[in-house]
This record gives sequence, C-alpha cells and structure tokens, in this order.
Amino acid sequence: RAEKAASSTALKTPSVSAPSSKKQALIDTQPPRGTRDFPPEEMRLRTWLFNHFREVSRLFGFEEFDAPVLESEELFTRKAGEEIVGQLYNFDDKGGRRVALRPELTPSLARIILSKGKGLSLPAKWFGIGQCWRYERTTRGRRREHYQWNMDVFGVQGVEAEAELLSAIVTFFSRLGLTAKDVGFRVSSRKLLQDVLGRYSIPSESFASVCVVVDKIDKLPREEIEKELGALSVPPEAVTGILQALTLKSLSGLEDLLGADSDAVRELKQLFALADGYGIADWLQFDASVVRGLAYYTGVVFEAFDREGKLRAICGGGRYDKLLSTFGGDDTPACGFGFGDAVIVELLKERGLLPDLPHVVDDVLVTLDEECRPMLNSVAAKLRAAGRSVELVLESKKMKWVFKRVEQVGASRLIVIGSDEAAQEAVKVKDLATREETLVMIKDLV
Ligand SMILES: CC(=O)Nc1cnc2ccccc2c1
Repeated sequence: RAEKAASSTALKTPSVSAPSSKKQALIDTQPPRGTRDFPPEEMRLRTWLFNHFREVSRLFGFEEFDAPVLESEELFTRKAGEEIVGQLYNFDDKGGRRVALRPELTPSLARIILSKGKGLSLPAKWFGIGQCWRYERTTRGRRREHYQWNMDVFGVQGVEAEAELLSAIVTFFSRLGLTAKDVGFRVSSRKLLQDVLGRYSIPSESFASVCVVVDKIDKLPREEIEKELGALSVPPEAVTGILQALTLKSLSGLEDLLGADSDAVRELKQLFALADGYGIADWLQFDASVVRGLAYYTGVVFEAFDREGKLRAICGGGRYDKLLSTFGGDDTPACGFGFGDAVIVELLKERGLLPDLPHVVDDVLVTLDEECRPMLNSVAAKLRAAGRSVELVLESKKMKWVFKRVEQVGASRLIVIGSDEAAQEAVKVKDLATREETLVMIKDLV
C-alpha cells in the first residue's frame, strides 16, 4: 500500500500546501482490512435495508435495543469449538482488561436481560441492528465486520415464539419482493440430536460441542467429522447413528426414528401447524441436517437458504433456553435469529431486486446577487420549516453550474433570487417537471 500511496501522491499533489514545506505523504485512504466504508450511495442501500428490518420489527411489536460493540471477552469465551469464538476480535484494553468486539448480539442481549432481573416484565420482544466483528488471520480476504439484524423473544416456552420469528422473516422477504420460490427455510430441532445422543449415552456435557462439529458436516470430510466426534467421546457406531438421523427429511420419518411421544416430533409438528396459520408453510421444510453452529441452541433451529443453492445461509436462529445459566443467571426460555447484511444483498442483486435509490432534494435555491443571500436564507428556512428538503447553493455560481447541480440532486424546483425579485420580496420558481417559470411572493411560497 505504501508504494501505492507514494505514486498517488505524485499524481495528486495536494492543492492546499501542507503546514511544513515537505510534501505530506498521502495516507492510505482505504478502510482497515475487512471493513467497509458507506459513502452516500452505499449508505442509501444500507438505510433502505435497515428501514425494512425496523418496519418488520415494528409490525411484530418488538422494541429496539442496542449494546456496546466492545464487550468483556468472557461473554463470548464458550468452550464448544465454535468458529465465531475462534475468530474473536479480542485484546487487552489499556486497563489490562480482556475485551472483545462483539461477534454477535445475543450474548449482549442476554447480559442486559440478566441485568434487569425481576424488573423486566416478560415476554420481552426485542430487536437490534448492530455491527459485529470477527478477526480472521487467514488472508481469505473475507470481511471482518457485518451488520446483523436480531429479533429475540425472552420468556416464551412454546414454539409459538419460533413461529412468530419465522413469520417476521417471511414478512421481510416478501417486502423485498422475494417469494417462497426464491427462498426457503430448513427447520429442525436439536432435541433430535439430544435424543439420538441419549441412545448412545453420550454425556450431556458434550452436547454443545457435538452440535458444533455436526454443523460442519457439509464442510468437512466424513473422517474429519468422525475424528472430531471421537475426540468428544462419541464412538463410531454413534457417529453412524447421528449421520443417519441427519438424513431425515420428513416428520413421519422422524417419528419412525424417535417415536410419537418425542419432544422433537411434537414441537416440530406444532411449529408447522402454527406456520400454516400465518400462511407461511410453503416457505418451510423439515430438514434434520440443520444444526446451526452456535453452541447455545437447545431446541428448534432454522436457517433461510436461496433455492438456487448458490449462496450461504441468508439468516439463522433458534431456541436457546439455557444461555442465561451459562452466565450464572436463572434460565429464561429464549429464541431469536441473526440476519446478516451481506448474503441478502447478494441475493437481491442476483434476482434484480435491488432498488434504485437516487439522492433527491425538493428545491435548489440560488442567488444571482450576493447582496440577496440573507433573503435567500430566509426562503430556505421557510421551506425547510414546511418540511421541504432544500439544497442551498452556498457560493456564487454561474447558472450553467446550477443546472448541472439541479440534475445531480434530482430537484423538483429551482428557486432563484436576484435584485429585481428581492426588491419585490419575491422569488423566481422554475418547476423542473413542466419547465414552467413563475414569480412568487416569498410570503406565499410553500
Ligand atoms: C458474508 C459476511 O460478510 N459474513 C460475515 C462478515 N463479518 C462477520 C463478523 C462477525 C461475525 C460474522 C461475520 C460474518
């Protein structure tokens, strides 16, 4: 990067001379590795996406929360071998405290819920949109930050909560023009795995770690999975049983394996029935291979996928009834999802569903005579008070420049003041749609 900076310095000698006579080397103008800038054009798309996140959360009666990007490291140091923990963006702060940039929002949410204790009336339905971080050593060049939308329900034991969350995500997809033909949800329950492991008397302490390994089943060769499960004292015959169970694609198949009185079967049947009530059944399919990679899930888990199968999971979530006790608190039933800002944008691009979001203002105001600038400012203030977005040309410009600017900012009106107009306390208003030009008294202007 240094040589690039040097060469660009040669090309672009700064117009304003630096304080010292020596030429200032141009700083690296790129954002830190793995991070993004959001100049206005990108920021408009991000704002558009986040506004849909917020509107769906409002439709479902959820309240917005946030927490610091910086957290105590202990919030995330789970010991189940998760990738997200292995890539923690952690360090010693200047007080020697172990801190980390949050890799997800859920632990911070759990910490706040715990901090409120009995003071919090349940159920708590909270949503957040926050930047999350990871630090990958490999030069895979993957992003080190992304924004995640989370919706979580604390205090509801039944799968009614999961059904609400799935309905919220479907509502979001539908608002963007995506249908059940574009996107589907794979739904399962970790209680399936819990039952299977129980049959091989695998100690429950290994459950989270086994789930984390099993989640990698499509990313690692079978012998690697067997090796990692073996390290968790899961014998080969159990591995075979687990892998077989994960191939199940129907609830009847699941019932044959686990029996009709299995929790997993009962709750999944209920979930699909509730989903049908929302009219979202055709978005969902049971798929036992869905485990998700976070250690703390304990029940229903789900992920949204693009049916063309080109992209990584669009979002994911599930039930995590025991997270608070891992922080020393009393357990409260909870479930939620995380929805990243990257895959969804790739999918919308693929489907030609990205909106065209130009920068627009209502009015451009310009004076032909610097003497009239104070009066022009009074016109700007009046229009802005009435809610119009006004671009005030702040320097003396030729009309050629002004017309170019008007095009750039997509204005509806060009409002010009000169000594003649000022003398009558009027302005010239040019409607840029009809090209019609009228003289309007400032007192009548809206
Ligand atoms: C596709 C993508 O940007 N993924 C991504 C990017 N940054 C992250 C940062 C923290 C946790 C997960 C992350 C995931």
